[in-house]
Amino acid sequence: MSAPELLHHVTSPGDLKVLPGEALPELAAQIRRRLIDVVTRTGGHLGPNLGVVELTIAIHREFDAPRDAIVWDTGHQSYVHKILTGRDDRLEQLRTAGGITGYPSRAESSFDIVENSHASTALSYADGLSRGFEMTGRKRRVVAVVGDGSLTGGMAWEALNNIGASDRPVIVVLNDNGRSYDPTVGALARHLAELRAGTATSNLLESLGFGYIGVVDGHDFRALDKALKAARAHTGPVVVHVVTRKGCGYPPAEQDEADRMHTVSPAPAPAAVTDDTTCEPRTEAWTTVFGRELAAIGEERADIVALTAAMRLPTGLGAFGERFPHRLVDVGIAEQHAVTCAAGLATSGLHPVVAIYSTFLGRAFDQVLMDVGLHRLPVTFVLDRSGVTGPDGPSHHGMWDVSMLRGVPGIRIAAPRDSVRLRELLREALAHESGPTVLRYPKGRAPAPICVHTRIGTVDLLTPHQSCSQVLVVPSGPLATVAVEAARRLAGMGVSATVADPRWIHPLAPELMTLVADHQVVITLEDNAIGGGLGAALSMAAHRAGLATRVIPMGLPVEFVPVGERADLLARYGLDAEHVVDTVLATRWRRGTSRAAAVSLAST
Ligand SMILES: Cc1ncc(C[n+]2csc(CCOP(=O)(O)OP(=O)(O)O)c2C)c(N)n1
Ligand SMILES: CC(=O)[C@@H](O)[C@H](O)COP(=O)(O)O
Ligand SMILES: [Mg+2]
Repeated sequence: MSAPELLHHVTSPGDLKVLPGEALPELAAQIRRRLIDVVTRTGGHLGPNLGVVELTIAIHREFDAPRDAIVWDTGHQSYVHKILTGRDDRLEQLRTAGGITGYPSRAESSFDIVENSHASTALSYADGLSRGFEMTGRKRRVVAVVGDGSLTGGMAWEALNNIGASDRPVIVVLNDNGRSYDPTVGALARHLAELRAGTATSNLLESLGFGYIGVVDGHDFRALDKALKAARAHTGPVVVHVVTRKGCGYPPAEQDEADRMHTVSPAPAPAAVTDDTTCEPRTEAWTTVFGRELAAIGEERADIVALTAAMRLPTGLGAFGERFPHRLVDVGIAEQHAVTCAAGLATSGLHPVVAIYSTFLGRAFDQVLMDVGLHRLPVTFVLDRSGVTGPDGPSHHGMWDVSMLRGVPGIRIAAPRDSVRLRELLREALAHESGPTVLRYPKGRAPAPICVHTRIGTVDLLTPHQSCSQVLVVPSGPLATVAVEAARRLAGMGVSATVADPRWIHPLAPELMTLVADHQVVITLEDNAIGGGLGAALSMAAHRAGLATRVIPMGLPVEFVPVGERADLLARYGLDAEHVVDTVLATRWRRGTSRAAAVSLAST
């Protein structure tokens, strides 16, 4: 078989097993070329996948998936696994609506098990799977591939503690490239470095009851083959400590000091040639605005401390960390610890800022509720990637934070509509010292600023409040842009609508409730699951106040939202001006006004 065809003829692990060992380096080279060619166009986790080409080939040659369960921790490094299990022909549709996802997907393949892209879960799955196989008398192995970064998560150690006490055949492949995004932090990172250097005086993993095979060169097929055969023959749980290079084989990734091209953005679409010179000015990313403002506040206030869970740069803490290295705490992928550490910092008299992706805060809800909320501590949570994110799919949309956090007594939640409000609300949050505060904003660029027409208490009216207006639109955060556009369209139809941006979406301001009482219909817009969010809160408040106002919440469904472009998904769930206008007209129509009459009324 000529070398160029090799990759096309490997569509299953069975095809892989019959290849002669001397063909493997060429196969690896072809897979690497494929990854670089495609992922630099589609966007995705290029660095992590380039680091596991040989390792993934070796695992699928030694073990018998799907009979043996192979679990990928976080799953962002599973593109090679997908190529080797028959999905290379769909790689161009990586991380797109209707394409293949950037993580394992049970719907795509029986070789895939864990769809959740939250780190540090693989070993708990491995413990459960191996217990289940043992309890049901099935002789199936479990292979869990876990990164050194994911091993800094607490769940991983809870699982190691359980697996290590058993004699079950769990093979833990520790993919040690020394990094999360940044170099991995903490005593564990130091211990792994000593193991890699051969200077360790003890072995933490062996003392946990595991066999230990290492250190193995993760790019050497012979070494991998020998180590994995030994692991397969081992009785009881065993760790294979493999050393790999994130970004291996692609110099721009290998030389990327920031994060070894952990995630690359999609190549920009060719700019459409238009004569339109009035295109919108490019605004800044939410993350950039936050990072710059926090660094400025850090100059003014020595009590501000920032915390990250291994995502210093992705959450915008680069500038703050450069200016105040001793006031930036990176705890590793350990969100629960980050929150309660922040509680400790607040108890010591400081004001911590926990910068974290919305979806990852879910892991630390108990810590927010009981370690911060119960003690009414001044901790500010800045939730990036709130709402629909897009290419990362269901386990990355930040669509539960409002519903989850509204249950914390004493918490205050803000949703800036643009960069001006982000800076303003960050300062307001940091000035609040009698309990936790939250800011949430989505992935990507902030919209063009929308000026306030009138401020009533903490509420911004974005349109003139006309006494005759029957409709009030209450958007959360950047959906204010949608609300203002809908109001503009409704005005053109003779329907007057007021847009009120609460800025602080929890608790509801009394001034907002007064506005609700003044209107017949209230539409709330939120980039959050509709259950337990802004709309639910406002509906309940209107009901409890005995108001006749009709409240219509519009938001994301209580479902797992798929992969897709943010704008497409928002429109799919009705969070665009067209759907808001239709909802208003339909509402007038349902109140006994015929649709035709409503339209004719609207057209007057
Ligand atoms: C709970 C959680 N926190 C943060 C992240 C974001 N994240 C994705 S991959 C990654 C680094 C993972 O490092 P490692 O496990 O060493 O894998 P590598 O990328 O080095 O292969 C982080 C922090 C996540 N997916 N889940
Ligand atoms: C796998 C993971 O959790 C992160 O790498 C995530 O994919 C980053 O998301 P952004 O690309 O939105 O920063
Ligand atoms: Mg790593």
